[in-house]
This record gives sequence, C-alpha cells and structure tokens, in this order.
Amino acid sequence: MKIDKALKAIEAIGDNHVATSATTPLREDAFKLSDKEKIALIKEDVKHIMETLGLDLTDDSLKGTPQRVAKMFVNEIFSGLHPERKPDASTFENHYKYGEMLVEKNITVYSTCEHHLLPIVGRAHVAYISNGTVVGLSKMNRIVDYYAKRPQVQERMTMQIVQDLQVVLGTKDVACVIDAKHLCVNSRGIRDIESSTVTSEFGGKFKEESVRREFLDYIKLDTTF
Ligand SMILES: Nc1nc2c(ncn2[C@@H]2O[C@H](COP(=O)(O)OP(=O)(O)OP(=O)(O)O)[C@@H](O)[C@H]2O)c(=O)[nH]1
Ligand SMILES: [Zn+2]
Repeated sequence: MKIDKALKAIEAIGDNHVATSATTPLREDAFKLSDKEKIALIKEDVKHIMETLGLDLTDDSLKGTPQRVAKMFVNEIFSGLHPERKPDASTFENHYKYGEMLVEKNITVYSTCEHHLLPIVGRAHVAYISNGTVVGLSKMNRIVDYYAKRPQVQERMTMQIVQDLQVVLGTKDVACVIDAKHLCVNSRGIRDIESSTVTSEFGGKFKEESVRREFLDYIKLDTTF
C-alpha cells in the first residue's frame, strides 16, 4: 500500500477521518503488511512465546496453536484494526417522520483489553434521535462489533461508537452505554469476578437530563422474549 493511502487509512481508523483522543494509536506503517504476511509473522512470535514457556510444539495438540492464534488475531479478534473492514452503514431518509428516540439495546460486545490482551465481554446500548436520516438497525450492532474487534480500553470504544454514528447519521444526538466484564479484573490480578465496568458517552440532546433519563429507562426495560 502506498504511503499516502496508508496515512488515509490511519486517519480513518479513529473516527471518520478526524483524529481525536478516541483514535486508536497506530504505527505509521500499520498497513504496510498484508494479512497473510501478518499471520506468518505472528505465527513465529506465538511459537517463540510458547517455546519460551517450555512447551513442546511437536505435541499433536500444540503444534497448530501458533498458526491458529495468528489467524484469530488478524481475521477475528483484531480485525477491526483495518479500515477496509469498517461496515457500510446504509442509511435511509426518515420518510415516516419518526421523531422519537431509537434504542438498540443489549448489543453483545466481545472485545480485548489492550493492557493484558484478555477478553472484555459485555453489552452495549446505543441510541439516537433522527434529524432526517435513519440507519439500518443491524448496522449499529456492526459498528459496535467493528470497534470491539481491536485492542481496546472501554472508554475509547464507547466514544468511537458514538463518534462514528454521529457522522453516519449527521447528528450529534447519539449516545452509548457499555457494561462489560474485563477478564483482566475478573480472572487474574484482583480476581473480582463480580465487578463490571460501565462507560457512557452522551452527545447533543442526550446531555439533557430528561433525554438521558429516557434512554437509561429503556435500557432497564425488561424485554426478554
Ligand atoms: N481505564 C481502563 N483501565 C483498564 C481497562 N482495561 C483494563 N484496565 C486497567 O489497566 C490497568 C493496568 O494497570 P497495571 O498496574 O499496569 O497492570 P497490572 O499490574 O496487571 O495491574 P492489576 O490488574 O491491578 O494486577 C489495570 O488497572 C486494569 O484494570 C479499560 O478498559 N479502561
Ligand atoms: Zn486488562
């Protein structure tokens, strides 16, 4: 990839070409290697870690692990590092003039803590108030998943989701709440299995107390089907 194309891609990784504090920190040459090249290199790195730990990589059960982990990093759990994987968020005109809040709640979040490379598992709740544009429901789930598929801190992920949807929808009136468990807190270190982390970002009208309250009340609604 040419350097100017790579730089454009780096800008896109944050929030739609605007570098902000919510931008994922990337090296300038982040897009130099193809996925195939990344997998080959990571495979050797994982092999090295396993050998350093004293594991016998000729063992039947272990020998495929370096390749498996490398593929999983590039194609799955860190796939959202590449802007080419950003979902196309199809929008429509709000012909039916729906003027109330729309909430997409209980979106499953599987992400990875960038400090320990351990899983973050939880739920995201996303809301917006249309000012003329409507986005396909599933696109909100897809946008959440795209930003989750990176090494993350929860605060940044929450902001990236809101900033992305603000651009897609052409309005500041977007909010996101994420409640998630960090396995680095639950399964190691302090090993507090009960605790979870709540983060929120409220844009535009969601900064108003009553609008924020309405959103939070919808999240609390028991909608088990
Ligand atoms: N703010 C924030 N912190 C996070 C997130 N994920 C993990 N952390 C924290 O990152 C911190 C890293 O702290 P360090 O002291 O460098 O790491 P550590 O020695 O493994 O810390 P312990 O987890 O306390 O054992 C820990 O307190 C984690 O709980 C996140 O999404 N947001
Ligand atoms: Zn962690």
